[in-house]
Amino acid sequence: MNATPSLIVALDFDSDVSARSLVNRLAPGSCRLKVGKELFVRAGPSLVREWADAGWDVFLDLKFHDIPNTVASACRAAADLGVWMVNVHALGGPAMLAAARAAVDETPARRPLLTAVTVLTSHDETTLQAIGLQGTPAEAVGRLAALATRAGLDGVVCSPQEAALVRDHCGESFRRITPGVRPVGAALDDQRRIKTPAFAIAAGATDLVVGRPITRSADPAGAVEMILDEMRVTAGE
Ligand SMILES: O=C(O)c1cc(=O)[nH]c(=O)n1[C@@H]1O[C@H](COP(=O)(O)O)[C@@H](O)[C@H]1O
Repeated sequence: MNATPSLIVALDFDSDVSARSLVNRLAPGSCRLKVGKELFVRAGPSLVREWADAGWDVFLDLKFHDIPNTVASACRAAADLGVWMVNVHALGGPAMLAAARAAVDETPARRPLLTAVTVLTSHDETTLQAIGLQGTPAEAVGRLAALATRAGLDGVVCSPQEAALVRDHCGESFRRITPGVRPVGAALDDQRRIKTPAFAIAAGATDLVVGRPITRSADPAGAVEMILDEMRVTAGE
């Protein structure tokens, strides 16, 4: 895939009022929106449907991880909202990934992209040891990305540090969605495996997920523009 990389704004808000107020300050078409667990539990599917109907590409980031039948049903429900992308945890295993794939493929109208989270960007090698996963984060990401490829998913969520590895092993058309992105000087917050927007693009990320550096900025639209500029310069546009 040689399409222009996209910027996805993570809307981790505790109310639809705050989320709407942020979205109203963004230029439509400049970025995509990500609705995660907090906002979804607070505001519900109607907000997601409203933004999708208004033309926003919405990444519904609920990271499903359960038995195959439950995940398939949840994916079907997510697809019915008209979202652009939905995700599951690759740790759910091959049968769960295959069930999710089949469910999303049944979507009658606009079929969302289906991606799998590999190793969370808040995890480092010590965390992996604590939960019993062998090897480095990069090795675990490689194994989980291979599972996602075999199940026919559209891409994975990984740290920018593993974007190149995923591209090399899974192919150019397999999407690399990278959270854990921080412009130079921004706070790390609870992230561990982070890199700059320029690094992520140079490493082959296809979509950058950025939350707090934008949502907590006094000028969110300006923060989006700065990140997009850095992405464009690195991509040589
Ligand atoms: O699936 C995700 O989007 C995700 C995966 C991951 O490994 N790490 C990660 O931070 N995320 C999400 O990406 C966003 C990052 O937000 P900030 O840390 O504020 O930029 C949050 O909404 C996370 O839920």
